[in-house]
Amino acid sequence: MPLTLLPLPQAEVLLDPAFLPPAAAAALLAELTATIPWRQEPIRLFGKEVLQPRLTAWHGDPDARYAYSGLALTPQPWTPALLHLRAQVQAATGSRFNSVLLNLYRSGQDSMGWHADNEPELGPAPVIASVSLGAPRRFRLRPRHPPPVPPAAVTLELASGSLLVMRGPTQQHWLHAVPKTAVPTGPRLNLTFRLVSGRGQ
Ligand SMILES: O=C(O)CCC(=O)C(=O)O
Ligand SMILES: [Fe+2]
Repeated sequence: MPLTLLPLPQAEVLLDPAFLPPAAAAALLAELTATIPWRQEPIRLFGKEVLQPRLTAWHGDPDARYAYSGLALTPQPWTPALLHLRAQVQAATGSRFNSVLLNLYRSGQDSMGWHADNEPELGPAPVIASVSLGAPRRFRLRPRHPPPVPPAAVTLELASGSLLVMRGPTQQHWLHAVPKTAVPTGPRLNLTFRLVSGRGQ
């Protein structure tokens, strides 16, 4: 299926709900869940150290260093499975990526709070390509600047094998989140491909 542009103001968000066939998505979920060196990273929240409510990993080119919520992340090397997926994502988007952030939401209690992917290393109008595997979860988008201009918030259901692309002015004007859900939910793995430039590059 092709990527389709969603009708959001001041944003370029595209979705292909069936980028990977279900069997390929299930096989990739099993492989990555078993082979990626998952970590639960501490973050500073209102001056306190807490653990992130999900597992993460960061893979990419050696010079694709990245500061995220106060963490300096040096990437792990690419694996064959990640390189294969990157090639598919680059072909579908026409964009180049040198790293990927992986998030494993172990259950509906794991989540990601409201944020924009607007770190300086990503540049002013980053292209973020996000592949989802496993249990479908709600992905919410809302305008960053109050007063909220309608639509106040948009909810997408990101299915296994879907590809979501955020580019252009999206990170300047919108925030996104993956909220917790009380509905019993299996694991979901999300990969966001990014092009980061190290300091001084
Ligand atoms: O899990 C998702 O769909 C979103 C992940 C995300 O926003 C991020 O890694 O910055
Ligand atoms: Fe994000």
